[in-house]
Amino acid sequence: MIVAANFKMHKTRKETKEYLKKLKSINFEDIKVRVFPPFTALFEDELIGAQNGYPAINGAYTGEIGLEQLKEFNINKILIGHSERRNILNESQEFIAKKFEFFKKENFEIIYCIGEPLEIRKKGIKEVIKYLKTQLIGIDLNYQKLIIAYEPVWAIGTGVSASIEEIKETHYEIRKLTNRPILYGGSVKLNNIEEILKVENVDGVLVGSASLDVKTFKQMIQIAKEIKK
Ligand SMILES: O=C(CO)COP(=O)(O)O
Repeated sequence: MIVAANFKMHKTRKETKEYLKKLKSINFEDIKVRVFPPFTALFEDELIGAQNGYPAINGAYTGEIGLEQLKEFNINKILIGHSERRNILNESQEFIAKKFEFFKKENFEIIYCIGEPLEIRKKGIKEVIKYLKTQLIGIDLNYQKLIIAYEPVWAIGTGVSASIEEIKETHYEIRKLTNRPILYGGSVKLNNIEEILKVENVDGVLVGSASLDVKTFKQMIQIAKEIKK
């Protein structure tokens, strides 16, 4: 089981260090915990991964960071394809697949995000899967360090997570495509994490806003520990 925190554009370096210190006061047992802070808060730690990276070692890519910068902190985990990068930063599937290929070659653990907008969800599961498949073009679904994160766009940051039935049917369909772990993300909170983690084919969660409070995130890990899968 995997419990991952995506800080997005929250927290400073100092705050992230304090967070990690507090987080590590509990025993994770067999839960894989991951923390994705902003670039400026990266440092060497087995829990820490990058929210993004440019698919090059270094070069003339203003505003980006590449492999050289990530390696300085021994970062070997990365988020790719998050809907905020697809939609706000206009990342194309072609570019996302290029990033995937680059970081796969570098043997990174890749949390690869997919998720449909509300108008697609309204059309039903068949259309959802058709849409999700377009977000998997160019992605090696057998990559041994791949973790899929299913994050419906309409559930991210809205406080309204997908229903248990929606999570169940979608993860079931994604499972037909890959045997890699599948996380759910989108308004995962203390009051719904337990029922979400108990859903078949849910191998963990990717938590945004609720992960910002370390006490809450630690409680989420405790809940995950108690669920034997
Ligand atoms: O986008 C997310 C994690 O990557 C989910 O964010 P929220 O948990 O804030 O909805």
